[in-house]
Amino acid sequence: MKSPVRPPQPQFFSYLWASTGALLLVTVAFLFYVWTEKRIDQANELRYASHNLVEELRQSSDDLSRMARTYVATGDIQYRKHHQEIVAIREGRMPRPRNYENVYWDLVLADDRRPRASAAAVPLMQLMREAKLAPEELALLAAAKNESDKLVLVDIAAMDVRDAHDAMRATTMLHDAAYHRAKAAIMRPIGEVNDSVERRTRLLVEATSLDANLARVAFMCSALLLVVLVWRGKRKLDAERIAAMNRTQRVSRLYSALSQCNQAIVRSHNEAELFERICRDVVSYGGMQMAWIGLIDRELDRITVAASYGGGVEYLDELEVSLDAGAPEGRGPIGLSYRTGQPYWCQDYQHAPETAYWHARGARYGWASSAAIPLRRNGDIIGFFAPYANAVNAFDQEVQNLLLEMTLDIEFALKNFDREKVRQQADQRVHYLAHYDVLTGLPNRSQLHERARQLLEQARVNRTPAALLMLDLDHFKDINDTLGHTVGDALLSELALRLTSCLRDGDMVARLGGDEFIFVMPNMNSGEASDVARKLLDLIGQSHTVGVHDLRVSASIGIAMYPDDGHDVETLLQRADAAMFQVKRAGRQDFRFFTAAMQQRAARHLQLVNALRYALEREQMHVVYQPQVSLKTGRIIGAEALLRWSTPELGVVSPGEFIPAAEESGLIISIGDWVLRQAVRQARAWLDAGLPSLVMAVNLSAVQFRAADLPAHVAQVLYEEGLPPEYLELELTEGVAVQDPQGAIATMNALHDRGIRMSIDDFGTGFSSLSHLKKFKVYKLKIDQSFVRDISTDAEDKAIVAAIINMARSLGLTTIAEGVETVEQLEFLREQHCDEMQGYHISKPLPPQEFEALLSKQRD
Ligand SMILES: Nc1nc2c(ncn2[C@@H]2O[C@@H]3COP(=O)(O)O[C@H]4[C@@H](O)[C@H](n5cnc6c(=O)[nH]c(N)nc65)O[C@@H]4COP(=O)(O)O[C@H]3[C@H]2O)c(=O)[nH]1
Repeated sequence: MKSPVRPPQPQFFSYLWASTGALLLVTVAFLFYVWTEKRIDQANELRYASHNLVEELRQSSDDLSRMARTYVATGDIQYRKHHQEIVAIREGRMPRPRNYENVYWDLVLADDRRPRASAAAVPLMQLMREAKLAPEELALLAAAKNESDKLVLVDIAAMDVRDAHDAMRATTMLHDAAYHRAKAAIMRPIGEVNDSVERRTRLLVEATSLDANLARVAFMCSALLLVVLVWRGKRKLDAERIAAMNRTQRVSRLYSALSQCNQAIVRSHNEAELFERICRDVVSYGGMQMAWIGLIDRELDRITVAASYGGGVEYLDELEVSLDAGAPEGRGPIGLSYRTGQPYWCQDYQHAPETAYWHARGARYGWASSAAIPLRRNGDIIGFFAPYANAVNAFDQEVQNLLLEMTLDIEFALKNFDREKVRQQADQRVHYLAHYDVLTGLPNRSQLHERARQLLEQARVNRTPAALLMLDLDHFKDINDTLGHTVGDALLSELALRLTSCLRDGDMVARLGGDEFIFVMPNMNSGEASDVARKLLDLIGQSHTVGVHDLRVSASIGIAMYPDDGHDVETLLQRADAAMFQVKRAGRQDFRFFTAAMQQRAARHLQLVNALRYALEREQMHVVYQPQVSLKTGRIIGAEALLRWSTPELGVVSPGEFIPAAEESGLIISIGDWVLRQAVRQARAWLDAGLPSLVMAVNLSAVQFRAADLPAHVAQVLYEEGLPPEYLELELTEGVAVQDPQGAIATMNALHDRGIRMSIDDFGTGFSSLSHLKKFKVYKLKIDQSFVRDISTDAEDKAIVAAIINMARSLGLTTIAEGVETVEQLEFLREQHCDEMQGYHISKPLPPQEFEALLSKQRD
């Protein structure tokens, strides 16, 4: 969009064409003048030639008379010859001497030679006809010639008379009145012709002189015009050259502004910096008086100044510019540009109606032109670039092009900033993800190492102790498995908040993934570390409301001290881990400091786990079977499958040692599965062998029990091995129900529905509540051997065992006592009406063949 611009001045080329035209005129006038002059010359020449010819007629006539008279007077023959020659020449019978008009017939040389060279022989009358004489003149001359010819005859007659010696008569003939009349008759037409030629020549010369004067005037005028045009053309050329020079300078200035703009883009780190630079460059290099960049405030529908530069920036103080077409401040160049989406060039700021609202204000700063160029981001107008100049029509095509190009560059830069911003955000995100745990916002493992290293370095320099606590939630996996990961994650976030509240300035807590948190506490001794651990356990032990769930969790904490337990993060972590492992082992929900013994245990644990990974594939495991006997009948009614493991390196490892390692490492899933299949297969084999039927009891760890597909899997194994479910009993520990009683009940129901029996192993050592026990679909309680061991001596154990048997009976459950080694124990159990027993008193766990032999005996 544009406001009007003044029309352009005539160009140098117009003058060049006009000058060429004038030169043409000068040439034509000059040629015309030359032509007129030539015509005058020709007329004069014609008059001269006519005069000569007429004169020749007169002269020859005179000469003939003179020759005839001289001959008559002297009798000299020479004159008669001259007379003949004159006639011969005039009639074209003899060559005409050159310059015949000047010939005097008396200048004949003594030797009778002619003094002049002769030319062609042409009759005088022919010459006269060729001399372009007028017809009436020719007629007069012909008449004169005729008269002269008649007189020639008289001359000849007189000369003949003289030859007849009558000189007197001859003289009279040449001098009488008739002769004179004849002479006069010749001269009259000649005179008339002369007059006619004179008159005609004069008239022609006069007419041509007029033309010549006209030509002269035309020549002078056109020459003057040419001079004027050349002068003005030269002035224009100079002006244009200066203008071109100025333009070149201006354009190069503008381009240097553009180049500055590009440099600004390269150098600027953000929008604000770029806008400032652009405004400064367009003023410093682009010939503008002032420039500003305004951004659209969408909420207020107004333009706010983002950057400005130049003389008169005070103009912008409290400047009102809006985009509202209904308000006067919204109908200015910016408003117009916004609505059309086009740049608006206001070439006469002080008189343009669209700037009326700001005229008074702008006049104070001398604005004569202004522009509003939209700035776009992703195609949307986000603001305006507004340069001001103190000359009208400041925005010619070149300036417009430049400003538009600058604007495009700014938009390009904005796009780059956006890209850079996205990249930086991505970098920050990557950095964040690399150093922080997304779920809790706590530092992650890598950040922990970095920060912990710094804290330990501080401790080293300050010679102060520091504590590293490793906290692991107990049975957190159960929450994930039963309530889902969303609840688990929410609980972790909540816990992270609570844990952070325990920290002093300078302490740090990190999440290592899963449910493990690490605390690094500089300047802390072991006493303070115990306090912190207690506090943490308290905090965690409080109930946590997550959605509809009211959750209670506990944690195990291992503590390693700097510098006593280690000097570097890795060592301290390892040792805190070992301490925590011991807490887990000892029943969880507690804290412990690292000790050297723990380290050994931890190392042993690691060794076991590593070896366990290859135990099955290296066929290092086998299953033994311990008989279970009915106290009533004394017959073997069942067998407990017990796993055995030995390796060349470790020798025989007790299940009490490797089973917990397998559970903690998750290897129990595959190992337990293998045991189940072995036991089921063995039971089927014994059935097939026709041995007395028995129930095969298989230990199932809590980890196995929590597997979602357990019931289906067990049923599948039974089906594949062909053993009816009533021949299998799964020994569950009380622990299976601690975390999620409802889930445990559901699993037990599913197993029960498939006809699979369940017993509770080690009853009395765990935390099963009787209310739960009622709901469990178990049919047997196994009294833990720790109670059985001392029943013959320890009254308390006796009471406990009796109570368990009674309680089981009241619940309709069968009881079995394990670890029965002596007759006394057996007797006491029988007294208490315990149903079954298992122990060394009957048999140690036996390999299949030996068990088979024992069973065979029973058959006998
Ligand atoms: N002192 C003494 N001990 C007796 C007597 N009678 C039996 N025992 C031992 O008592 C343990 C009974 O198994 P448990 O309570 O289920 O306790 C088992 C069981 O919890 C676990 N275990 C063994 N095999 C497996 C298995 O295949 N899967 C799972 N999950 N756990 C198993 O390891 C524990 C230890 O197993 P074992 O060392 O085989 O130890 C067995 C057995 O050898 C006795 O009269 N005196």
